Amino acid sequence: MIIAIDGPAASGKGTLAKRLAAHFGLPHLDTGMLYRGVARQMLDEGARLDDVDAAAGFALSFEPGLIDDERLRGREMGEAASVVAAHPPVRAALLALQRAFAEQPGGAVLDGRDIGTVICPGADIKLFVTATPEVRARRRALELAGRGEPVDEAAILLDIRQRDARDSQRDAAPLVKADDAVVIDTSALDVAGVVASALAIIEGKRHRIISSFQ
Ligand SMILES: Nc1ncnc2c1ncn2[C@@H]1O[C@H](COP(=O)(O)OP(=O)(O)O)[C@@H](O)[C@H]1O
Ligand SMILES: Nc1ccn([C@@H]2O[C@H](COP(=O)(O)OP(=O)(O)O)[C@@H](O)[C@H]2O)c(=O)n1
Repeated sequence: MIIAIDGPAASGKGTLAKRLAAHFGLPHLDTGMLYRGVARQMLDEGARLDDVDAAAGFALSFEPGLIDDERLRGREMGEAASVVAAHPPVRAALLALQRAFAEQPGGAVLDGRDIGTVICPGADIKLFVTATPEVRARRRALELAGRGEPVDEAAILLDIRQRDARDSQRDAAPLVKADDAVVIDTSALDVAGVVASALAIIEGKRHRIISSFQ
């Protein structure tokens, strides 16, 4: 079973993806870490984030082991990732790796922005996880504070709004709900509530598939 989870920054898609992966015993890929990893290499090498050729070069030689780096989760890297992710050659270079992960025997859970639309258009389950910008900014502020990063919630809200706009308005694989994705608005749900909603959606879909064969 392939589960595709998309949504805007700090909506809770990664948390849900991890829980569903544990529940179903599936491997999980947080695809945002790929773009964060490319952005980090660019910054480390002193490359400009708008240098498309340099970004494509780093994406083409991307080592999956690079994503196991806690420093990628910082606020600055999320912003930088959103800039490099808008370059079509970067997305093209990272496509095969993501598809191969999704298509391993037994399936996988992937979360990002374009999983249901571009990476796994045939996914068995597609969820679009969202929440209001204010709720997302609060959650990200708590997360960053927990990691010891300085927190300015108003600045985080501004980042989130700018990143929503950049990710939704770009030409290459914009953040958009797939036609056949089910929306989960997590604004008023705790993590357990989000997981329960997702499991109900998945069971409902499986039930419909089984019924259609009877
Ligand atoms: N339903 C929820 N209620 C409260 N906090 C949540 C919820 N879902 C996720 N979080 C917290 O919000 C932050 C962002 O969640 P995360 O799953 O990393 O979002 P995303 O992957 O969409 O960026 C994390 O600190 C996470 O623990
Ligand atoms: N499948 C994906 C995943 C992330 N991204 C980009 O990478 C950035 C960082 O993604 P992320 O998922 O790590 O960010 P958060 O939602 O965790 O804040 C996003 O703002 C997108 O621009 C993407 O374009 N496509």
